Amino acid sequence: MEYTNQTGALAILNGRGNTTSDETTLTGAAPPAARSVTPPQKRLSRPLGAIDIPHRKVTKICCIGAGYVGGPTCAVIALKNTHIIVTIVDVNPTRIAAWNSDSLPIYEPGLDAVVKECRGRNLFFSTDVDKGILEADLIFVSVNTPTKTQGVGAGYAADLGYVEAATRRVAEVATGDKIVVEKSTVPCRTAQSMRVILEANSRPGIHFDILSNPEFLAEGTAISDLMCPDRVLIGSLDTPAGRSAAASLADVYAGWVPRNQIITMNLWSSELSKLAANAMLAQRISSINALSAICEATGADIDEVSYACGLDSRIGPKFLKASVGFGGSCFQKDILNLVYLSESLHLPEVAAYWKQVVEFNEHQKKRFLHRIITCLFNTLTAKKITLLGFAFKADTGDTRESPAITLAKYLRAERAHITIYDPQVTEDQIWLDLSEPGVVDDIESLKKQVTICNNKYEACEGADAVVVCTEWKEFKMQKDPADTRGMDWTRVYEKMKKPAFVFDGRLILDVHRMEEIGFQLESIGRPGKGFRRSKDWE
Ligand SMILES: NC(=O)c1ccc[n+]([C@@H]2O[C@H](COP(=O)([O-])OP(=O)(O)OC[C@H]3O[C@@H](n4cnc5c(N)ncnc54)[C@H](O)[C@@H]3O)[C@@H](O)[C@H]2O)c1
Ligand SMILES: O=c1ccn([C@@H]2O[C@H](COP(=O)(O)OP(=O)(O)O[C@H]3O[C@H](CO)[C@@H](O)[C@H](O)[C@H]3O)[C@@H](O)[C@H]2O)c(=O)[nH]1
Repeated sequence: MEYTNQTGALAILNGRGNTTSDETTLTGAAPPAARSVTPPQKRLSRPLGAIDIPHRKVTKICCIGAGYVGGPTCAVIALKNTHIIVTIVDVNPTRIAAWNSDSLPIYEPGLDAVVKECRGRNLFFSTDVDKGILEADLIFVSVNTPTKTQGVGAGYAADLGYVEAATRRVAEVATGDKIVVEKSTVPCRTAQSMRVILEANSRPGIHFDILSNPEFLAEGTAISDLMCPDRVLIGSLDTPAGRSAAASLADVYAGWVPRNQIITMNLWSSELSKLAANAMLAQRISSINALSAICEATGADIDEVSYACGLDSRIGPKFLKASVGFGGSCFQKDILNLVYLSESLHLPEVAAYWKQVVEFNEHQKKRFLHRIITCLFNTLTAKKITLLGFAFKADTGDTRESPAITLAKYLRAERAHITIYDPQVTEDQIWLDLSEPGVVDDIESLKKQVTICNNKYEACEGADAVVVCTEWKEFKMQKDPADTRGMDWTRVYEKMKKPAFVFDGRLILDVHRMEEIGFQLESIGRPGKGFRRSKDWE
């Protein structure tokens, strides 16, 4: 069969999605990664972080795409490889201007220091995409791969238009051999499409090696994730040229990553591993969130259940924090991508399995809204509801797929007055997120219902309810009156309408301390006050 992506490029799969002759099977398993608990079953037959294969030394890198991945990743590469010139290029001049200024386009702890140290030394940001391509030995393609919004596969398939445009540019501009690295998260077998495009459009005699090198950094911890990755994954063809290109890239990472954490495998395994890792992480969150519903109905406490389960070394403690739902630009997009891939491969049961992870996430947000409505006497009309936090997680200004956006939209439909405070998200971004072309065009009517505040205490004044949407440290209860980083919830209580409701979508507030102040605290995964009274809880 042919699996058509929306750019028209074809990733050709045989009948059951098996590989064809030039693709080898996985030749082994990874060495123990930093977080792994189960030893690998097999060893890789390919050398790890290969150094014993003849290969070129990379001296100039170009990264196409100066976003959340391209920027931090290549800044760290420059920091750790002072002998390599790294140029990050982008078609967006505003973004490049910001990278070249004192106010970087993304908020990421530790990023400023890295950029300051390398910028102008061996790290450069430019809109001159062609020059970057022309001069580089190795090119990262780190452009966006959003979910398609129309046409075949709309709502599921990845829009590979940006990857294709960048690949075509490389083909047209390159005058010498290049290693082209897929850094973007892409459907399995995209490297094949890239190869066809490169070979069909390049000058005669030029050779391209294509590698898959998915990125696993999480926003908010990008710099520490890059500095100490669990693993660096490099996928290549199992040919002398492919292995040699992989060795060249491995050398770059070996500038700071131990060789035994740089793992190599076949291209398609590498591409799929990225989607698989995100799907499995998101699945854990949906699983714990599904259990949170049972907790709320039975009197169990989801944090205690997570703790008990996480102590089992086969399960582990990470990614078991119940919440109002996962957000971010990756989880939903990548799972839907996997769903589309499964359907394209005629695997409907597999598609349905993964789709449920996303569907439950939507349900979790609705459940939270229903709890707010029920507690607030079944009507939100004209009530002031304050959202604390708008970013999809703490320590980032990114709002992509933030649960706060969905909640704000639901609250608007209930005709509530919404006040929003977030320490990092800009006002413009919030208006952009809340206005939907074709649905909410009238920004003036939106502004009658929504207020954006730049002070967290003012945001809560006169509120009927405060909803914690993002787990920023500054929303946690202050340790003592001198603690200016936490929140003085007594001060908040005094200025709120009574009964004063707080809905904790991130499990950052202690029920006993909040009740001592006088709040009615309703947390995800914990029974509410109503339940506790009716079941003789205390
Ligand atoms: N954000 C994350 O935390 C994260 C982590 C791992 C992987 N990823 C994946 O990495 C990829 C990039 O994600 P991101 O969050 O950095 O996206 P982003 O939207 O922040 O950045 C992408 C950049 O690419 C630029 N671009 C697009 N087409 C271009 C072209 N033809 N030439 C030059 N520049 C071009 C855009 O202008 C944009 O600035 C995606 O596939 C994503 O799934 C993201
Ligand atoms: O126990 C948890 C952990 C996370 N979340 C939420 O899940 C979302 C995603 O969080 P996180 O995974 O930490 O951030 P991302 O930046 O989206 O990173 C994910 O997506 C990236 C893009 O593909 C990958 O590179 C990372 O490995 C993967 O963690 C956020 O809304 C979190 O609040 C929870 O609700 N509970």
